[in-house]
Amino acid sequence: MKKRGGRTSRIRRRKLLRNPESSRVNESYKPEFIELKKWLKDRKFEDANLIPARFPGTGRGLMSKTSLQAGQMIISLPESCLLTTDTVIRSYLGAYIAKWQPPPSPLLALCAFLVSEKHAGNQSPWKPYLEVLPEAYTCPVCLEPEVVNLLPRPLKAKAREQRTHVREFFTSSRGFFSSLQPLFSQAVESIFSHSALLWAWCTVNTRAVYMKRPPRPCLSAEPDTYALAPYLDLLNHSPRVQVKAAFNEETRCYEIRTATSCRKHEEVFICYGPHDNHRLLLEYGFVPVRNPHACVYVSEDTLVKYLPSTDKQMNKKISILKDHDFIENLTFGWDGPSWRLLTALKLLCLEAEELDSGRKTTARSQHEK
Ligand SMILES: C[S@@+](CC[C@H](N)C(=O)[O-])C[C@H]1O[C@@H](n2cnc3c(N)ncnc32)[C@H](O)[C@@H]1O
Repeated sequence: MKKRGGRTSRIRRRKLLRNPESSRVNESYKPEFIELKKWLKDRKFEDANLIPARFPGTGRGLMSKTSLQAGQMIISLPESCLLTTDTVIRSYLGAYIAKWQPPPSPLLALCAFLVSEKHAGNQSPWKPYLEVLPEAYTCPVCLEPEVVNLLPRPLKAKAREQRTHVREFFTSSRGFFSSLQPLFSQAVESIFSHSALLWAWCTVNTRAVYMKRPPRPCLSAEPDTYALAPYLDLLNHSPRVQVKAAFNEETRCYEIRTATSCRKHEEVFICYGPHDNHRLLLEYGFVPVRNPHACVYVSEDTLVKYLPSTDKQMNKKISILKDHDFIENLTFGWDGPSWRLLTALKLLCLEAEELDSGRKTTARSQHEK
């Protein structure tokens, strides 16, 4: 094995610390990004501010070409580049969606389109976008059960719920997939497999931006809020930046303005929301360093374990908390226990005679919240 820590590697490490720019790798020369840029240019998008790059810690993302000032537009992606349910309904899938009863959900329409276009390979007009999408995801729903088993208990429970949810999504969508058979020479079961749907579900879940579409009779009444935004979806999350992001009805572009300045050749971040680490791992498959919203979840077992075992009212107190939806999402953040955790603890510590009025307090606090 090669000896590490010699003089040369020390000098290299020191240089890297002094000049973190050298640790970012420009990826714009890669064939997949050259193709994507051409594809975007054909749809009237040319980028002046950003370059695809790989960063230590956050992986693939976008780097600023020039310094960006607070309030500046960082990206403005025309509607023609967006993949929404409009795209799907206008496509060859539209007639099948219109025929299917009960109407498929917006999410199912998008997932079916992604799977079908990926299957089309070179024939797909979305190929340059599909080529830069991850092949696999790191959300707990994609992890082996033995790995999920190693997660903290409340997260483990949510990860299992998520797995069941996607399994049910797959099972309940099979009829719709069968109806698409006339479009394919291969058996639809081998195209719209569980793993293909899981990939599409994770693609939408981890990458789509929020864009509300009006309800349409050919789709179910579930909110239609997803838009896949090629290139823009290379922006990673930082809890420390602020951005304004929305579809602009006048310019017909999805626009992101930064409220946080960014130096030239730094990674440009957006904020996916004030999410704690559980939520980021569950929904996006990663945990950021130094998250100000990070917190520790306190489970029912932990609560009971550290309270007096002689309390005869414990079961009653727990059922009051359950009735008022106060047994989950009890957390400790950087600033100490959350309001929910304090309220639950107050109730659990009540003396028997105080319990009745405590029940009223919980109901009142919940009402006031
Ligand atoms: C919208 S995509 C961003 C681009 C993505 N990094 C890529 O290479 O395609 C969201 C995904 O990026 C990754 N990601 C976003 N922010 C991150 C961060 N701060 N640290 C590590 N991974 C991050 C996660 O895998 C997440 O699911």
